[in-house]
Amino acid sequence: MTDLADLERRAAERAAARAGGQDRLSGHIVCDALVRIFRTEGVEVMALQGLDLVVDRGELLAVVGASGSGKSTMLNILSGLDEPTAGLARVAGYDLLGMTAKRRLEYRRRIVGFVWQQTARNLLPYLSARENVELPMRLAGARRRRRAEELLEMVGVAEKAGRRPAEMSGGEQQRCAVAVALANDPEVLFADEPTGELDEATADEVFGALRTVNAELGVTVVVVTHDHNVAGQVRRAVAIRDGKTASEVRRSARRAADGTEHHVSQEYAVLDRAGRLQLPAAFVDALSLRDRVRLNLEPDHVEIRPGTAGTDPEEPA
Ligand SMILES: Nc1ncnc2c1ncn2[C@@H]1O[C@H](COP(=O)(O)OP(=O)(O)OP(=O)(O)O)[C@@H](O)[C@H]1O
Repeated sequence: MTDLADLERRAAERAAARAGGQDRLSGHIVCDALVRIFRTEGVEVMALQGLDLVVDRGELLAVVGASGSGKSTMLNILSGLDEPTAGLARVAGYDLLGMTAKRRLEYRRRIVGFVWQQTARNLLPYLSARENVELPMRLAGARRRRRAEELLEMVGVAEKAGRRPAEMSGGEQQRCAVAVALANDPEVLFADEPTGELDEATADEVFGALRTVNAELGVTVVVVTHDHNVAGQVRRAVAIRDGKTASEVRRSARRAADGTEHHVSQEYAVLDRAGRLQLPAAFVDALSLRDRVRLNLEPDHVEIRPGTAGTDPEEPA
């Protein structure tokens, strides 16, 4: 039987969770109410407007957003290149706000790896694929040849180990870049539009490589892209709009009665700590929702109706 003290304890726990309890902030990558304001020539641009994101250790997550939505700003902060104006950004226990230069260097060398869209930023043109993978390890003073070959094998370009970037296809270069990014065994891999310059089939191969390293090495992978199709390649894709996480799509495998497995996608809106959520643009357009809407609390859902003048009981006739 539940007694009063038990009920009170549960209510207090729920209140703590609503206020942003610790569980909400536990994750391998945590952004909480992240804000980044750029000031240029007296004009302020709010590139991140209170972005919330939690990524579990070992997850493979896609972050999807149109141009200007704030993807690069978020990635620059998470990779330790830029600092947020306000909010919390924490990766693998490193608080990215106010890090010392020494700790920032350690973070960038040991904790995170990067794959950028432009292959020239990932690979040195005068080194072979193997030498490119060995380079970060050499800088860290680690044993290298064997690991370089293992990594190239894992991403499916072992037979190209002796070739220079110019002697490889765009997809092979990007898979090699994944191996380079993993050379120093980082906990987290960030990829910024890694398939942006590739055709669909080649992009799938690069994505396959990211999935393999995620599954085999357990590295947490965050892929940032404007390509909505990648949502079909991952179990969880988060959409950014106007510098905030707006919605997310989760895919799960279901087994039908005849034993065949199929994937089901479910779209969720992201509810922030203040209880705000962003309606998908298609929903807003479908019902011509504007300015304000009427809300109704039902036992198991919330209704949103157009707040049309005249039908709104609060509205003077
Ligand atoms: N250094 C900067 N100074 C001023 N404004 C900036 C700066 N960097 C980004 N912005 C602005 O912040 C907003 C978000 O930019 P951001 O580059 O993060 O978007 P994005 O989603 O990565 O776009 P894209 O896919 O085109 O790279 C934009 O309005 C952009 O103009």
